[in-house]
Order: sequence, then C-alpha cells, then structure tokens
Amino acid sequence: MSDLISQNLNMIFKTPKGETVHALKDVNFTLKRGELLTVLGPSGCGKTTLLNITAGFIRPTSGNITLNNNEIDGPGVERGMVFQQGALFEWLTVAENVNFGLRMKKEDPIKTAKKVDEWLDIVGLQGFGNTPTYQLSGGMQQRVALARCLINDPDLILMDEPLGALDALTREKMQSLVLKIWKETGKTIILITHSVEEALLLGERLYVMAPRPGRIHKEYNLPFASMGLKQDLREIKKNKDFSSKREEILEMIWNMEEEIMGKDI
Ligand SMILES: Nc1ncnc2c1ncn2[C@@H]1O[C@H](COP(=O)(O)OP(=O)(O)OP(=O)(O)O)[C@@H](O)[C@H]1O
Repeated sequence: MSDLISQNLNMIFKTPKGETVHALKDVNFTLKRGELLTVLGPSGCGKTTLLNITAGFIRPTSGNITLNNNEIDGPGVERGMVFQQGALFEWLTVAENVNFGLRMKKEDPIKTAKKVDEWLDIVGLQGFGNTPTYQLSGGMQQRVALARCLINDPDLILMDEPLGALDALTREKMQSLVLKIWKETGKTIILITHSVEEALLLGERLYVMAPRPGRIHKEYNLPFASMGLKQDLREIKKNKDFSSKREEILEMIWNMEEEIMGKDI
C-alpha cells in the first residue's frame, strides 16, 4: 500500500511567552498513491505545520502519519520538497543543482548526466545545464527546483507555495507544468497555496483548513485538474462550476479571517 495516512494528528506549540497554540487538531486523512491534494486556508491555519510533519522536519504532539505503512519520524528520500524560493544552491550550475541528490548517493555519473538531461527536458530547461543558477529568472529557478526534487524519484512530493513568488503569467505556465508532471510521473503530490484559483485548478482533492485550532474545515473532490491536462487553464477558469466554487471558498476564507480579526475588515 502506498497511501499517506494521517491519524488523529495534533500539534501543540508553546510560544516563548508560555502560551499554547493548537496548530493542528485531530487531522485525519488518507491520500492514495497518485492523488494531487491542494491545501488552502487563512494564515495560521496549520498548512505549513502539516507539511513539516509530513516531511519529517517536526514530530506531532500526538497522532501519527504513515507513508507506505511506515511511520514518518524524520526526513526521508521517499519524500521530496519544493519550497517557494531560496532553496537552490545559487553558486552551482543548473545541472549541479539537479544532480545534487544523486551525487550524494554516489550514483554512476554517466547515468546521472542522462537523467539530468531528461529532467531538464521535461521541465523545459533544455540547454541550461551549465548556466549558473543565479542567472535564472524566478520561474526558471522553480523549474530547477522541480527537476531537483523529481530526479530522486520520491513517492511523495510536498510543495509549500511553490509558485507564490512568480508573476501571474509565469505562474500560469508553471501550473500547467505541475499538472504535466503529475500526469507523466503519477506521483502523489501535496501542494500548499494561498491562491484559491490555484488550489481549484491543481487539486483533484482540495482541503480548506480553518485556524484556532488548525483543522480540515471542508474537502472538495474536483474535476478541474483532470480537465487542465487537456485544456487551457484560462478556459477552465471561465467554467461556471469553477467560478461558483471560487466564490464559495473565497467567502469561506473571508468569514474565517473576519472571525480571527474579531471585527469587520
Ligand atoms: N515553532 C512554533 N512555535 C510556536 N508557534 C508556532 C510555531 N510554528 C507555527 N506556530 C503557530 O502555529 C500556527 C500554525 O502555523 P503555520 O505556519 O502552520 O500556519 P500556515 O497556515 O502555514 O500559515 P501561513 O499561511 O501564514 O504560512 C500559527 O498560529 C503559528 O503562529
């Protein structure tokens, strides 16, 4: 079984002032192999905490999370991360960034070079292998980050706002790339975003989380990611069902934020 299973996950932080923050309360879900889950919610609802526990960076206060029946108790090669930005080695070339994991594992250099070429091709960076990473645009850097993660063939890919720092047009292109990679690799993906449109477009499943305590508030099963494999994403945004879900979720998050603020905004 290659499912990711979260059972009664709770995370309680203590702040330096001695206050407790219930960042996650009784989070239960099963993600099947090959599913693409997007997670959305107002600031502080526990999205990054959930991802950090799944990555094995932090341990939950109670409950557990398993991947392929193995409890996650630390970082592991079967889980790959893609962050918003800044996680590349800027002084290395594109190829040196992408092959980093395989070099650490002392894989055969010829096979590794072939794999690097294949992945640069998939992410649209053919011919950029020798380019220093600092010379790349933000969108190109995120393509490198995707290739660097995928070349290690993880079972689960965790993405924390991977497209959040990009301009609108580049972001749209990268959304199509994420869908293409999902289709071509069949990987299980969890993607956190602050964008309602992005969560709807990319998630075949979508969790809207609520804060205080952080929890799964509502789950959607959506057709748009599958549609996006065949159709222009802009066309999908014109879909009536898409618009009504967008409005519904925007209002849901707006209401949560009003509640947090304790007043009209
Ligand atoms: N190490 C920590 N110590 C104390 N409190 C923490 C810690 N990490 C997170 N928190 C708190 O836990 C709650 C959830 O934080 P988290 O970063 O997971 O939310 P988020 O939904 O990812 O927010 P954002 O969208 O702003 O990134 C917040 O109230 C946050 O302040």
